[in-house]
Amino acid sequence: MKRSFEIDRILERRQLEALLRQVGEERYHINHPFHRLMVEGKLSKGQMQAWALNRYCYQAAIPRKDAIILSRLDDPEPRIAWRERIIDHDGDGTKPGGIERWLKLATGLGLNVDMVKAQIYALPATRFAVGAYVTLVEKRSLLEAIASSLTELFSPKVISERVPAILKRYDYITEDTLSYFSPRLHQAPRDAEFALAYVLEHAKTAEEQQAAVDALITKCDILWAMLDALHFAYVEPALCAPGAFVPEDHPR
Ligand SMILES: O=C(O)c1cc(C(=O)O)c2c(n1)C(=O)C(=O)c1cc(C(=O)O)[nH]c1-2
Repeated sequence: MKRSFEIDRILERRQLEALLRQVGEERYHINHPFHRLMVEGKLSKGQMQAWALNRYCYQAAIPRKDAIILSRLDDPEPRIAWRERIIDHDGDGTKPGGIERWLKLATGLGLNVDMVKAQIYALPATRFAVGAYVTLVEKRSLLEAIASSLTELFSPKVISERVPAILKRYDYITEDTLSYFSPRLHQAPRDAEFALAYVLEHAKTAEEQQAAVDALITKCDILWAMLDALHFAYVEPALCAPGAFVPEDHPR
């Protein structure tokens, strides 16, 4: 059986870019049933809390994985570009960064900040998925590490769908609570453009191109697995792992 996204000859840059974008079309978490329920206004407050609490683990890992990439870049020029990502998430000591804004989202949904930060109330599968992302960036080639960030090519679309839908359909959530997302709409395209140019420049052989595409597929799988875990624990069959966060409105 021919696998999907198989590369059997060297692709031109525009063909490789088209293939990477096709991975997103087919595999990005915008297509996940949990995201669909969210934008249709069908999640309960407890399910929204579970999403924010679990996704905090991802947010908290992003600057750590970017620090790994930074440590693997030989030249100052890409390091200067890449370090912006860490500042975006950690802040610079004077302005809040993305992690703090995510905590504002979580507390705006009624969660206790220490409970969110502890990460121990996240689902095991969430923690394993996030760990897999950090491990990928650490252990695979630099090209694969950078290619795995290319889901950011697609995040403006999911954010642009999510934010207005939440504001319209969940009356207890305010624009201020969702302020995490506004800067992402310009940060993500800037970051994705840099990463895409890097991948198109450095993936020269068919093997390297395949490795880059596969890294993006793996990253889509990681994001997908995180929503699968939420769906299983909080939507259907609503089976929470022992020790995980149980919202007040959980059916069991
Ligand atoms: O809201 C989203 O659905 C979404 C998705 C992604 C992504 O596609 O990985 C990121 C983000 N948000 C995000 O806020 C973020 O900072 C981010 C960093 C990265 C990355 O892989 O380096 N992805 C994402």
